[in-house]
Amino acid sequence: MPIPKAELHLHIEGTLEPELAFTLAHRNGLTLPYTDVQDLRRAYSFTDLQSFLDLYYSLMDVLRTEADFTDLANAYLARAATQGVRHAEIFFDPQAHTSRGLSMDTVVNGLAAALDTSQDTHGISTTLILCFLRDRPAAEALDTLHQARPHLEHISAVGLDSAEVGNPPENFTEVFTAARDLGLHRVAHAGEEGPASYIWQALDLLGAQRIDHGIRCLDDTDLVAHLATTQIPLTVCPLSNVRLRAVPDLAQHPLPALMDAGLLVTVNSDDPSYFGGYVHDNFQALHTHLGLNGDQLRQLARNSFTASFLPPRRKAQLIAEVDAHPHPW
Ligand code: HPA
Ligand SMILES: [Zn+2]
Repeated sequence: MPIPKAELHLHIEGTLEPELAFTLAHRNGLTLPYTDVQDLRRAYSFTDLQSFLDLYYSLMDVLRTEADFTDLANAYLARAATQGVRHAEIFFDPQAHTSRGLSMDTVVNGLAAALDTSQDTHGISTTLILCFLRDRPAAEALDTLHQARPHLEHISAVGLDSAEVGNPPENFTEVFTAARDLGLHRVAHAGEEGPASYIWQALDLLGAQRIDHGIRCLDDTDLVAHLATTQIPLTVCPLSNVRLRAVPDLAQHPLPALMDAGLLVTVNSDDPSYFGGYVHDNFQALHTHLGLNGDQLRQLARNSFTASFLPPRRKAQLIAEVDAHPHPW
């Protein structure tokens, strides 16, 4: 079994495998514009974040009912268990569904049905992170937070995702303040394609407690020093960065530089169905292509629990399980 780990950067809609997309399309009486699974997989070739988002948003149209969201989450959790995942803080994009006429209840109740049984069925504790789409208006984000209020027992944090460049964190200051006032944690995608200044904004204006991606911090030495001092975690997604061409190839990925700078780095899968691997596949790729050794991979596994929103005692238990793991990773 792979080393125990937490997954902190995972979009549940990005776990929609082609096979399940066809199953759900059939169940809902829809016809996909692809002849079969292989034909759909051939479309998984991206030039940047937007080229991925176009397919990501269009394919999620097969998600129509509570049962569809339950099946999606159950499929992810079953797969994550085989990758050593013991705790998952799972992003979802409600506006991508409410804008198609689905209700917040359909989305959250469907996901929650799978999450509620996950500890017993898969040995994975779970929580949801509600992401606001940064390429839609801030007022819509506020309305989305309002719609989510009856569901806060399943939601521990808010996040910010979708097309980054031109949609800076500062636009979402009000909704992040409102989320903090509701007792929610805050995270934000920043510095994936966007500049280091967006990371500063996420920290200073949104009160982000983790930065999702964050690889562009290396353009700003003051920011690197700040992240090292504060130990604000980065949820880095190596296979995603290569597929979306944020970095040219794995061998040139900045993850070792981020670790060497003393940052609290974690490894995550982002949208594993689209990017060619689940979280342990990312660990394995770091060994194969960047030469990370067992000590480094074990540190990344420990970091994943340290960076989570779990209570301190649970973090300590899971870190002890990492240390007791009989294999290097
Ligand atoms: O990698 C991503 N970046 C931004 N938004 C996203 N939404 C799903 N995946 C991503
Ligand atoms: Zn992401």
